Amino acid sequence: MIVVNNASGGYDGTKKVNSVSFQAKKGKLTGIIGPNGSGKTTLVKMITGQLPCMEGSITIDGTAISDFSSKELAKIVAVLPQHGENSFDFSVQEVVALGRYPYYKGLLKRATSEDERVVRDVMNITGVAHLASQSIASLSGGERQRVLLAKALAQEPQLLLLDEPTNHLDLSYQVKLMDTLKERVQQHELTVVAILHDLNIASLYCDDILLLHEGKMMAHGTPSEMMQTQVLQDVYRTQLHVQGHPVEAKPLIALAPSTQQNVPNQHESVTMEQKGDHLCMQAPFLYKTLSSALIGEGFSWAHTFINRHVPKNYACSDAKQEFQDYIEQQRYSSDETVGMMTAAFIEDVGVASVNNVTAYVTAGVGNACDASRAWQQPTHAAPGTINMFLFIEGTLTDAAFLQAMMTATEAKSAALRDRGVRDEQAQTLATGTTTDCVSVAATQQGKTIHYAGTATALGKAIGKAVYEALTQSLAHYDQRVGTRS
Ligand SMILES: Nc1ncnc2c1ncn2[C@@H]1O[C@H](COP(=O)(O)OP(=O)(O)OP(=O)(O)O)[C@@H](O)[C@H]1O
Repeated sequence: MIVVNNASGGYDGTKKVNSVSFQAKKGKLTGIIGPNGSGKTTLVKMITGQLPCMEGSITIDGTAISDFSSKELAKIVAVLPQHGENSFDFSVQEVVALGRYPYYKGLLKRATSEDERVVRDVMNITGVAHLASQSIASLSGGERQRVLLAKALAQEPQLLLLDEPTNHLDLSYQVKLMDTLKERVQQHELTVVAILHDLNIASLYCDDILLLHEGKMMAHGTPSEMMQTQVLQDVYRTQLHVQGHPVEAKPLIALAPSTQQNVPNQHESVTMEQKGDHLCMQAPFLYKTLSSALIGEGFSWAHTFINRHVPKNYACSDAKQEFQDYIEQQRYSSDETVGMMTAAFIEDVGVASVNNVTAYVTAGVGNACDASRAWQQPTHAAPGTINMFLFIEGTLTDAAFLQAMMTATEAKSAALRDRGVRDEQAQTLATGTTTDCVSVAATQQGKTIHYAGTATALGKAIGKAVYEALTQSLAHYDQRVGTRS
């Protein structure tokens, strides 16, 4: 374990790192982040003993750095510097083998079979084995970085210090290198301290993160603690948008340009047109959208919203792919489209606008269902669908998006109740149908709206717009069924 205790250091008597204290533990990856010139490299140089501490102390397993001989230090500490060292015209294998030098014994200082095994292993895990006989001078920046990491690992150090290890690496090698490191850290009880500029890499791989600013330690904590903190935004003087990572329980950090480019024209509004078997609602620019739709599920940015009529007996082993193909055939871009299907007649669409909300709703209630009794019904005869598209002017928070969905759902249930739509199997009033779908799209321009519950202006508008649009659509449906029977 490294203990940095009130350590200060710098150059020519000027402190560039001021009273920094932290511990880097065995089996943990500690990240150092901070803006350019904040003292990260200086701190790492102090830990390797390249720069003395002007004040305070740095110890490795209880022994001060200054008390180690250079040979002892070379065995236990390995460094991957920011700017790859000049290795003349050695082959890759020779460079990696240099990492074993502190272990060579005897007057002739020859490599043993154990040294050769370690060199082979680390070349394999860093993916440079195939370059073994190539000259290091002929490698790309990324390949060279991996060779130098192999050399550092060949040293089998207790402490590995890395200065921007993912510099020069393409995405796949960034992940491979960090995965390799993480595995080594856990399996070999290695202590790793890495300077990282990429906050997402730091968030994904570090156990602890240290934030430096103008030589001082501003904060120290786990990725979740660090990425939520205002101090991070203040230090980088940049607005950060932090979300949950889609597949890892880690924060994901998104940057946004500080100057708005191509400010959309808010005066244009959403248009709706029937195009053959689908309704196309076209927004004038990309709207942030939360939806349960087959295409564009979850949060996405979309300007095209498709409500496609399909026959009642529509069946497809991969409906998503089939729908995506359909969207492409219609010459829409599937990654900016929200797409829902319905067996209901799209001509029966109900449309209602209330203040900053417009709702487009189609409804088929042939399979209306009481959600509280659905568990009693093992199967449902056929899908019946209420598709709701909501368009909102305003900047919605994620909570407001979710509340908008709740409010829309409650208004839908009320509209069904008031028209006496029943769950034929349960013999109770229906709350929806079995395959309903909803999308909430917002301009994300103008005032931030934090809530969309029924106590708020937005919630009230959503409730009324959905109720009216659905009631209209049900009336059209009743007329049509009445006309037909
Ligand atoms: N050899 C040196 N002599 C004098 N000053 C130096 C020396 N090396 C760095 N500095 C200064 O020390 C301060 C901290 O530099 P350092 O390299 O530690 O920052 P850093 O956080 O690693 O920056 P970056 O993210 O740009 O790599 C800077 O003001 C820098 O100009």
